[in-house]
Formats: sequence, structure tokens, C-alpha cells
Amino acid sequence: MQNAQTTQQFSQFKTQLKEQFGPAIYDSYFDRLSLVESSDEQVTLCAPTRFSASLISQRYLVRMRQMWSDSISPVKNLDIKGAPELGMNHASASAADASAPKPAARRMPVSTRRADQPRGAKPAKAQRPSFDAEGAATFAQGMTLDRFRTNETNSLAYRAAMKVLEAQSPSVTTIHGAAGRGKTHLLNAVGQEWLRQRPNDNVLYLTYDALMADMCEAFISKSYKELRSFLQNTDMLLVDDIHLLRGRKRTMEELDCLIDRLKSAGKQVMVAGALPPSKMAETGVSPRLASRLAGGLCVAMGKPDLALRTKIAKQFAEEAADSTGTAVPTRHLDFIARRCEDSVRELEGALSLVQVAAEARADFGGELDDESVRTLLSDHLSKRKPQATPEAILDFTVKTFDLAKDELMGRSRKQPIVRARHAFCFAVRKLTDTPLTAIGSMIGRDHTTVMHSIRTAEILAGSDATFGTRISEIFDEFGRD
Ligand SMILES: Nc1ncnc2c1ncn2[C@@H]1O[C@H](COP(=O)(O)OP(=O)(O)OP(=O)(O)O)[C@@H](O)[C@H]1O
Repeated sequence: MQNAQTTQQFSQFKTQLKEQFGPAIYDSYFDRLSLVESSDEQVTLCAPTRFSASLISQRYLVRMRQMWSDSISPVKNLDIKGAPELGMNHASASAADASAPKPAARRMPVSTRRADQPRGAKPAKAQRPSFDAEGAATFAQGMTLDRFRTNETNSLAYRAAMKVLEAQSPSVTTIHGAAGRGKTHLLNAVGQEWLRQRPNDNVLYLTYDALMADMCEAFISKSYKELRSFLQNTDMLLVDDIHLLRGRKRTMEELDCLIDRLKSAGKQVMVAGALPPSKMAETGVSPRLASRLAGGLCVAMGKPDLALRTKIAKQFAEEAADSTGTAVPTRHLDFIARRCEDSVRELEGALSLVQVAAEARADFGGELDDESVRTLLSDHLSKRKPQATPEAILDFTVKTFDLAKDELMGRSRKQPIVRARHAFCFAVRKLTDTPLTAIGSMIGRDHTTVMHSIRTAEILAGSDATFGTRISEIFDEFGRD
């Protein structure tokens, strides 16, 4: 903790600042300053953001240093740093021990991601902090490149991110896709990897909150010029959730100029949003900004397929097992990966719930059974069950057996194809009220063949584990357990 003397000195200093500059300037600039370090050599003050630190320094530093020396004690150097630079939470900076060693200075971006998220503990989407907390945040620790799983469904976005990191040519890269697909993760991963490779660079990670906080501050203190020069002093810019800026005319104008300037200066800019730039203007993003983005590389973050969801589920479970000692069985992971189709965030939510339930069971020496997992996730999953129609079951069956529709409907007697036909007939019969003749006509067979298929499927489901699993997958998909 600060000792009583330094606390008192700092409060005296703030009173003088108020008297000297008047309440309006005091409220805009000095009120949220806190003391980090105080010695004969050095006084360090902390402002909530790097922008406010740079603004106050440009305008008032010389006079502040003089005032400190005149009224508190002679000091060689007085500095103002943004909380992210100091690697500290501004809210806690005022309570920091002024005599404690200064945390190592880190070049941190203006970022709204909090740094204290445990690896793999929860869906890593961080809460959006308030203005006061803005300067405290940094990249989400768990959103690193090595934790980003890829396959063909997100390979375009991943490759584009690698190009940004290679920085061979100035570029503006936009990644777009629905919520929870991994755009923020990739942005955070690129920013962290960039800093790892180029530790002296200024990487600026802007989210809606961070940008609006800076814009507000610039508006209150009439300092758009300073904000501009602060933002332009960056080596690589990351902008998240750009679609949220819709309707914010002035902010979009500033951002458009910033991207233009950075691009002209040969810097890399990477942007994430819900929609492709070609559609952004329709939803209120300024046409200029949208067209600037459209002129760069635009790639979609695709919907994760089953293979990718399974990879992510395994990674999640391994990390959770490492930290808790409780491993969720693979069959539960497969079930969750099959059922959470739309977003990785939703997948992580379901995994978290099952992980906690598995840990709770383990506390009493038990294991989670299939029924418990289904019950646990029933709210979560029931709304997602597609309607069981013969056509939907046909589509899903060919996917499950990894066949083309033509093969299942054709004449081949090869075992995997015949088994897929049995599974299809069985599932349609059990899951719908479709008559045998109608099932038969879908696959070019008569009703006696369909009856035979259903009987064979019943026997195989009990005797052949692989076939049984595939039947369960079809039943899981359409909801009758
Ligand atoms: N390919 C992936 N590998 C590992 N984890 C992933 C992957 N994709 C997403 N995630 C995880 O899923 C969660 C949601 O991802 P993220 O926040 O990046 O989504 P988003 O596309 O930015 O969503 P929004 O548009 O709502 O901001 C995060 O915890 C993230 O780490």
C-alpha cells in the first residue's frame, strides 16, 4: 500500500492541479490520475489509457513537473503512463504501493480484453469493460495462435491471418462471420504473435468500447488532433466487431482516415466483423469505410464442421483435465460436438457445463452417464434439433456414413452402402410416420426390402458397435433419445 505520506502528498498535488487549471480541465484530465511511484529520482503517474497519458503529457507535463518540485519535493523526472503500458489495472492503480518496484513496462495495446482469463476455463469471450476499466485490459491470454484449431472450414481466415503476420505488403484484411466463430480469437492471436515476433512494435487492438472511450475523451477534451496522432503512431492495427460502429458517424470517419493513413504508411490492418464489407453499408457502416475494407482482402470465417468442433472439444477437455484432474469421456465430447453446430462459443458453453458436472460427479466417486449429459444439455440443445423428415434423415445418414446420396439410393451391394440403407430405413421408420412404401420409393426399393432393412438394422444396432454409434448419431441429431 502507499504510505500515508505519499498518499497525502499526491492528494495535495491534485488539489493544486485543480486550483491551477480550474475544475473543468481538472475533471477532464487529472481527476483519474493515480500515483504509481514516488522517489527523489522519479515520480510516475498512471492515466486510464495510453491516449490520455499521451495527451496530458503533451499539454501539461512540464508544468506538472515544476509544480511537484516546487510544492512536494524536488524530483528529477515525472512521467505519466497509460495503465496498459504499466501492465496494470487502472482501477487498482490508485491503491498501488507507491514505493513498490514498478511493474515491468509492457507495450500493450488499447484493448478491451481482460488479461486474467484462465486458459480454457470458460468460453473466453471477455466481458466488455467500462470506460474506467478500458485502460486496464489487454489481449485475452487464452486466445493464442497455438490454441486456435484449424481445418478446411476456417483455413481461409487462418491463412489470411498468417499473411498479416508475414507483413509482406501493406494490407487491410477483413475477417467476417457469425458470432462465436473465432474472429476475436484470431485477432488476439495475431496481435500477440506480432508482439512476440516484434516486441518493440506498437500494436493497437481496438474494440467498440475502446474506440468509443477514446472518442469520448477526445470529444470532452477537444483533442481529436491528439487522438489522431496517438492512433497513427501504431505499427499494426486490429479492429474487432466493426459492425457495432454502425451509426457512429464521427467514429467511423476517424477510423476510415486511420486505416487509410496506416495503409499508406505500409502498415498492417486487420478487421473483424459480422458481415462481409460488401454488405456492411446496408447495416449502417459508412459506405466509405465499407468500401475501403472491400478493397482489401476479405475472407469468411466459416461455420465449424464436425471435425473442427471435435478437435476444439478435445482440446478444451484436455486442458480442463490437466487443470482439474477430471476427464470428460470422449463419447460425451463427440455428442456435444455433434450437437453444437453453429458456434464455437456455444460448444464451449456446453463443454463447460458437462465438465463441471463431471467434476461434481467425480467428487462423489461417480461418472457422468449418457442420460445425465442429455438432461444437462436439454435446454441448450433441444431448440437446435432439426425436424425429422425423411429427406433430412437421408441427408444426415449419407453424411454420417460418409457416402454420396446417389450411392445410398443406387444398386450397389457393397457392405457400407447396404448398411447405410438399413440405417436410413430404420431411422425414418422410428422417427417419422412415413409408410414403408414411401420410404422404399425414396431409395428405389419395395416395402418388403424396407421391412427387411429395418429388421437387420435392429439386429446390427445391438451387435455391431460402429453401426450402433452411427444409429445413435442419427437419433441424437433428430432428437428422440
Ligand atoms: N478455431 C478455434 N480454435 C479454438 N478455439 C476457438 C476457435 N474458434 C473459436 N474458439 C473459441 O470460441 C470462443 C468464441 O470465439 P470468439 O470470441 O473469437 O468468436 P467471435 O467470432 O469473435 O464472436 P463475436 O462475433 O460474437 O465477437 C472463444 O472462447 C474462442 O477461444
